[in-house]
Amino acid sequence: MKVATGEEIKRLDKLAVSLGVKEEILMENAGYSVFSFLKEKFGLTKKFLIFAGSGNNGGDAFVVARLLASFNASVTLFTVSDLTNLKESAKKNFELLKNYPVEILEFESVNRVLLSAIRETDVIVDGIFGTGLNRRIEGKIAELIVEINNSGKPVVAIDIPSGISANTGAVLGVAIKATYTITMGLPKRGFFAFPGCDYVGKIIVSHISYPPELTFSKDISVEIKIVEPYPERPTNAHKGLLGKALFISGSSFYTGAPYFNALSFLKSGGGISFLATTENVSRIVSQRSPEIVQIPLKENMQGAIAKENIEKILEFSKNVDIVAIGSGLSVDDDTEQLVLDVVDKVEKPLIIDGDAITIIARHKEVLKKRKFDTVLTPHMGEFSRLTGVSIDEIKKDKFSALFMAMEEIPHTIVLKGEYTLIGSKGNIYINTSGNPVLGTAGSGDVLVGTIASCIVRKANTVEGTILGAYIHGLSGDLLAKEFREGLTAEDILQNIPNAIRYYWMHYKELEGALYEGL
Ligand SMILES: NC(=O)C1=CN([C@@H]2O[C@H](COP(=O)(O)OP(=O)(O)OC[C@H]3O[C@@H](n4cnc5c(N)ncnc54)[C@H](O)[C@@H]3O)[C@@H](O)[C@H]2O)[C@@H](O)CC1
Ligand SMILES: [K+]
Repeated sequence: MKVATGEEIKRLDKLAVSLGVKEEILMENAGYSVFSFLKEKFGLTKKFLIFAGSGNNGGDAFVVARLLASFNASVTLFTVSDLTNLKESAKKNFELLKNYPVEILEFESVNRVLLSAIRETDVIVDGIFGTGLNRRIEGKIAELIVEINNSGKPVVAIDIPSGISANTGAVLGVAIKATYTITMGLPKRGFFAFPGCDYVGKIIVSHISYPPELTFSKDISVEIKIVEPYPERPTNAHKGLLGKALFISGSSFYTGAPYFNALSFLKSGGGISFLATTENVSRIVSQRSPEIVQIPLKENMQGAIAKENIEKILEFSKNVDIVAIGSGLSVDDDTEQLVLDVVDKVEKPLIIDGDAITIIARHKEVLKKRKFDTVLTPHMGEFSRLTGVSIDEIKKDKFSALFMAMEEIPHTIVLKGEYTLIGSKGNIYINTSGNPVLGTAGSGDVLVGTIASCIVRKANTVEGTILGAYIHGLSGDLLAKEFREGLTAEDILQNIPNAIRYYWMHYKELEGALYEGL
């Protein structure tokens, strides 16, 4: 499903109108979708308290009020801010509403009338601001929002929780903490970025009868994409057929990363995992997992892979289907040489992670020159090094930061975090699996191996990356159903086969499932 900015959705609304789907129809559909949700979720015997602003978000709210009242439901509606400049459709709906049994009040301040209305209601509907929010919310409207948030009542937001930026997820002053958001046309980018993602609650999408060419608009370059699983194992499956990967990772301080890299490749469907690491690390990893084929290498004074191994590694890379470098590696001079040579000379799909990103960030010309499929998997800090943009700036609008990075770096970039973003060829794919369980040491190392196997088994770098990121997050989601704390990268790794089984059974429903949760 495509994910839009406020401007894109306004453009789609206009296009729909130009195709004859008048604004009034769109508004009726928007209101109707919220009404149907309220009816189904809460029933029409409940008390509804609706807040309507002076824009078209308020217009939607008038429709909701009318439809509820037409069933004799108990409805109180507060108009928020001055309605003298209502736009045409909103104005018509406001006038129409006056013929229905709805208590219409003006919001003046957080006074006794308001507090008692909030206390007595069962459900609150937020139609204060939508995509038209263009500045910080202050004064009495800010106070109103705080009061709604403190009420403990379920809040259904129309289109966007008021106060959340549709594009970035920023809170403009203060914002409604919604239990549900019924969003119009398409979901908005801000729902998938922090802190907006904590305000939307469950997302329900209404296409408000857009013609499909708008819903699936090619001009919108951000989307949630659930890809097909890789093909089943062939009957004559043997390890060579299922893909060979070479992991160049680990140093004396990081013995977990190479283990997680190499074993997660096997756990997620890869055939043979080769691990190029120092002799010491190799000994430790082989005791933990004899399934991994070791390529023990000479170690330098810093406990990293010594540079005299470079030729051997490059030579070995010719035998595999994919190479990954960087997890728990090091950033010393030998490692720098190793990373530069691998990025420059390995003619296979390459995943660049961890320290290798830190190194290559200082030598972007090598990265730009690279002609073979490449996936970088930075966390926020590494992404900041890679782009030269501060973490604070990236957090303000991670979508724009990733679009900018893609202009400079012509490869697939996986920006890890809550809702990992996968940028490739000017498009961004939002990964919707995952939860805070995944924020644990070694989790990123498991991601590298999982992406590697999915790339090889799907024979497609971008789709493999999308699939690998989803499976990794799903492993954490399935664990989070049973456990709240205490999960480690080992747990995520061991649960990957379960995540794969789940994905294979349910992937067709997953895009829709996002909107009701797993
Ligand atoms: N345009 C269309 O065709 C459709 C729009 N729809 C609804 O319309 C919404 C967008 O409507 P609008 O563009 O009218 O915008 P909004 O309804 O979001 O509100 C804009 C109004 O709020 C004021 N405002 C903005 N920020 C403020 C702040 N911080 N403090 C106080 N006042 C502030 C603006 O001056 C303007 O009067 C969507 O979110 C959606 O709910 C739907 O009805 C579907 C069709
Ligand atoms: K709203």
